[in-house]
Amino acid sequence: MDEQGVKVKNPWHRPVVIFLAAVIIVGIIIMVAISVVQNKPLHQKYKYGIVLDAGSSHTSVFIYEWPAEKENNTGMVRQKHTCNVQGKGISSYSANPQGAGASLQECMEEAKQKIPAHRHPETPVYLGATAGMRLLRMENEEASDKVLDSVAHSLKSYPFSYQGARIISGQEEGAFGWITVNYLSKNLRKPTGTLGALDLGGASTQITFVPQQNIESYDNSIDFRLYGNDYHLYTHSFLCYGKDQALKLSMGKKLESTLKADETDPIELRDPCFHPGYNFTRTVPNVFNTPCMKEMKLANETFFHVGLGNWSQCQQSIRKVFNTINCPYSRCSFNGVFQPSVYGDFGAFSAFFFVMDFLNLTSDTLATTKQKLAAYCSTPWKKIVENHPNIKEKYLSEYCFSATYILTLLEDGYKFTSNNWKDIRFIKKIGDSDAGWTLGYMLNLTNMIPAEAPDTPLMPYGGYVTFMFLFSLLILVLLLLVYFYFRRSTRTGQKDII
Ligand SMILES: Nc1ccn([C@@H]2O[C@H](COP(=O)(O)OP(=O)(O)O)[C@@H](O)[C@H]2O)c(=O)n1
Ligand SMILES: [Ca+2]
Repeated sequence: MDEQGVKVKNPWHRPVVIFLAAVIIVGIIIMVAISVVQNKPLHQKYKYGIVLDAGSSHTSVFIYEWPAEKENNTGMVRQKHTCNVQGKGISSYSANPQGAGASLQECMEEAKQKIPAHRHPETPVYLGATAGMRLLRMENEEASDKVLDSVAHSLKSYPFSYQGARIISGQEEGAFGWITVNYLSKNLRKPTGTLGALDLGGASTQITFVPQQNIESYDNSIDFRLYGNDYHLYTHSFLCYGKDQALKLSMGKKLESTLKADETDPIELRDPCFHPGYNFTRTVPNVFNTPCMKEMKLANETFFHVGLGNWSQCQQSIRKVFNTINCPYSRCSFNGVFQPSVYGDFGAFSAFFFVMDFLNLTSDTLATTKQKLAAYCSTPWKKIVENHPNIKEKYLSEYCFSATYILTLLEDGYKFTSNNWKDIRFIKKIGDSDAGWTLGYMLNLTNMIPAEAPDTPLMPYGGYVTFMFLFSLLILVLLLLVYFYFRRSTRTGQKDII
């Protein structure tokens, strides 16, 4: 047989290979394209929720938004808008309840503008009132009911889904503040490392954290199961220990001792918590018009409120509003309230932030904070006014007291020390959203934090697409390598034969 005549059949004949390669490439492109389109979130749809924070000093309206299909994922809800209601808090309308509802008008109209009209009917609106209304309820329950009826009536007149207007408890206020800061800092999907919450209002203050010790009092303990993790929280709300009520308590005590010691007329209240040169005439009932104190007999007396500007004396006077004598537990903060040792990092927000931020005291050691504050308090009132011409004198005059109160509350009350002072972060916002109880309240009422962890995709969407693309590329490269390998060996085979 003639060997020259043998025809070797080449399985990798060129047109066939080109055709196959083209089919594979087109196949891969189609696969990637389909996976991209299939998994791409459809046009993002947002849902909305409105919470009104009816605080003792003022009311704020918070609008939240979140992508509709991701509502059970942590960190998806963000604050879209806030509106500050003009005027004082709703509890100040006790003599004119209609005014409370009417005061919400402007901000609720703004909410109508901010939220797309087709979403209005499904947008829940909640109003939670805090310590100002708790105090009004103690003083005059009928008046507090009328104020709540008035705001409820007003909120029902908007096209949203009205879900209620109520006075929330101190425990709720503390616990929802804790949920907010931990939701926003995305701590809730991790088993450890939560952030404690410190909230200072005008009429109450809250402390909430995961303690290391046993919680000895039932009232201070709250359990949550969130995203598959169990949390055992310590929380306490001190009614009358917000900064505005604490100022009244402290001035009330000073007035009492002044009146006992000195019956002269007019009375002069020499106050170390106000700047030297500060001198205002006040009335006694204006200090005692709160259920936080027993009224004094000299109801119509006026007095001169005179500043001394002495920080350490101011701190001494503030210590008198904390009762540290009786503690029926193994340890207490004050007023016989159980408190385990503070543990972990804390977010301190609301007036904790406003006051410390105004005085530039958010990032110093405890010793430096005290030094700076002492210098600030002893600055003459005239100079303080000159330095801050645009701030209302009432607010400006109270920063020395407020900051001294904050230090005393944190150190003597809650037992923070110079060692763990750095663990307190004075914060206003986390990301776009304000720290406060409102977000946690809404997440809870809309069931947006599931007890068990929701199923999550193996990898995030971007990672998935990249993976599909790189994996397809790898297959392509391998196919090409195989092709070239076979082509070479076929050629070599042909040569050998030749
Ligand atoms: N920019 C601001 C806003 C509020 N604040 C104070 O922060 C406190 C807020 O308390 P709040 O109205 O929420 O009262 P609570 O009902 O929480 O006790 C008040 O004492 C306000 O005067 C401030 O110091 N600076
Ligand atoms: Ca508040």
